[in-house]
Amino acid sequence: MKRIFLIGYMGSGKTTLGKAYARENELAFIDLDWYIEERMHQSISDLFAKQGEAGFRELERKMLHEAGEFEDTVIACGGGTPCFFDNMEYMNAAGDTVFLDVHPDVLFRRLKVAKAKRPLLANKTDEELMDTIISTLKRRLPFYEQAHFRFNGEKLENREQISESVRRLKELLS
Ligand SMILES: Nc1ncnc2c1ncn2[C@@H]1O[C@H](COP(=O)(O)OP(=O)(O)O)[C@@H](O)[C@H]1O
Ligand SMILES: O=C(O)C1=C[C@@H](OP(=O)(O)O)[C@@H](O)[C@H](O)C1
Ligand SMILES: [Mg+2]
Repeated sequence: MKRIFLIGYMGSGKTTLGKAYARENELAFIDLDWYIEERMHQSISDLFAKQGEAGFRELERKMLHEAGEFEDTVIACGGGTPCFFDNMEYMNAAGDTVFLDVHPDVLFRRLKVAKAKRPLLANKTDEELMDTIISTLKRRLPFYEQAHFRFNGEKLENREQISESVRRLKELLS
């Protein structure tokens, strides 16, 4: 039985790598944000707007426990998932955990064009975005660093890089 949890900051590549890794290795794939959106029939942005971050985190915890029941599955978490409640301990006990480590400059470049659907970043100027990345990453690192494995997620910009990252991740987990 295999269960792999991918964690890391927004834009670190959890969704991209998780989906590609699962496909290559004949595992099921669950993106926790997508799972929540389907279960609740609402977007992550709407859930944040209606329930506030605290409400979202409660829901996210519940959905993590649902998704964590599946076997032979890759689960791409949200960036905040490991940083609330005992979620990190839960994941470490339920499967392999991998921290996708990406430099803030790379996160900035990726998130600058992909911030709209992320309620914690959506309305920020470039300067605010960079400040947010640096300050929240610092707060979150102690959680991310509890993962069993650390993986450099900087090379995910095209199909070749994604395949190469899938291969490297397989090697790391074997
Ligand atoms: N098909 C793709 N082609 C090129 N770059 C991509 C592609 N998919 C994702 N990326 C890059 O990887 C980044 C990580 O995105 P994502 O997987 O959504 O991260 P996370 O789920 O950790 O927030 C994207 O912002 C983008 O820069
Ligand atoms: O870092 C965070 O707190 C969040 C990350 C998002 O997921 P991604 O990391 O896949 O963007 C999503 O769960 C929500 O917008 C909150
Ligand atoms: Mg994602």
